[in-house]
Amino acid sequence: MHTAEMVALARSRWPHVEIHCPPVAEVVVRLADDIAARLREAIEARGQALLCVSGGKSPVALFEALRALPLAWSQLTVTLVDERCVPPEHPDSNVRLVRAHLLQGAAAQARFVPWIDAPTPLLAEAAAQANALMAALPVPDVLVLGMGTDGHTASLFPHSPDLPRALDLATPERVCAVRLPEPPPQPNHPRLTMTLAHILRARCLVLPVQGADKLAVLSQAARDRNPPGLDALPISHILHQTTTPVSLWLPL
Ligand SMILES: O=C1O[C@H](COP(=O)(O)O)[C@@H](O)[C@H](O)[C@H]1O
Repeated sequence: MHTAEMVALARSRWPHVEIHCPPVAEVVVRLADDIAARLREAIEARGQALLCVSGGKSPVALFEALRALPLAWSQLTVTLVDERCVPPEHPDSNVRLVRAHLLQGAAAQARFVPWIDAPTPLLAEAAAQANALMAALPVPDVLVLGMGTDGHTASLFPHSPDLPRALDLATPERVCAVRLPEPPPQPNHPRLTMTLAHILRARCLVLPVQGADKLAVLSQAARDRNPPGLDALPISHILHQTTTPVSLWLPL
């Protein structure tokens, strides 16, 4: 599917979603500017802001563009949307990713709340710790999501035995332990994910999607029934809902 077709489908299926279609070469800069503007507004309104970020490969360029922008970094708290249950120095750790690519230069003044700091983390304990950490933070001002080619977002993986619990809007949990489905996605580590209930408390969700394989998955999500059931692609639970503003970035 071409991006223009996906944009038309997204506009008809998700009229409540704000859709941005910058040229591919400009998407990182435009998205970083947009996030920085939202964070500045939050700081102006409340004296502080909370930014929650996803892991994976896609956010690296975004982090590097964002960290170079003028922001009152010392008034910003940064935390995660999901994490792999590995020590913080592990190459697959999202803590490591954020420290290496976002919290550099002026951005190092931001307060960072990593979910895992133990050298040999245990999944249930790490989830309990992350829950307590998130309970002590305010509502996220900007929450940056990603999407995998299996339709997962955050670490809400299709067919995980923990998906029903993580999607339960009545759960008091902010973070949930996630065992991976079979066959396991890579990297093959159990995860921690922000629950859907807590993701939807954010003031704004930002979702960049790029690449033919991901567009095909997104078009499948657009065809999922509404409201989505437990068998829907996890990303459908973000895009079909109408209570939390979503900003979808589909570069042309
Ligand atoms: O495993 C993950 O994958 C998704 C997408 O990652 P990407 O490498 O395709 O950008 C990411 O959003 C999620 O946070 C992460 O755990």
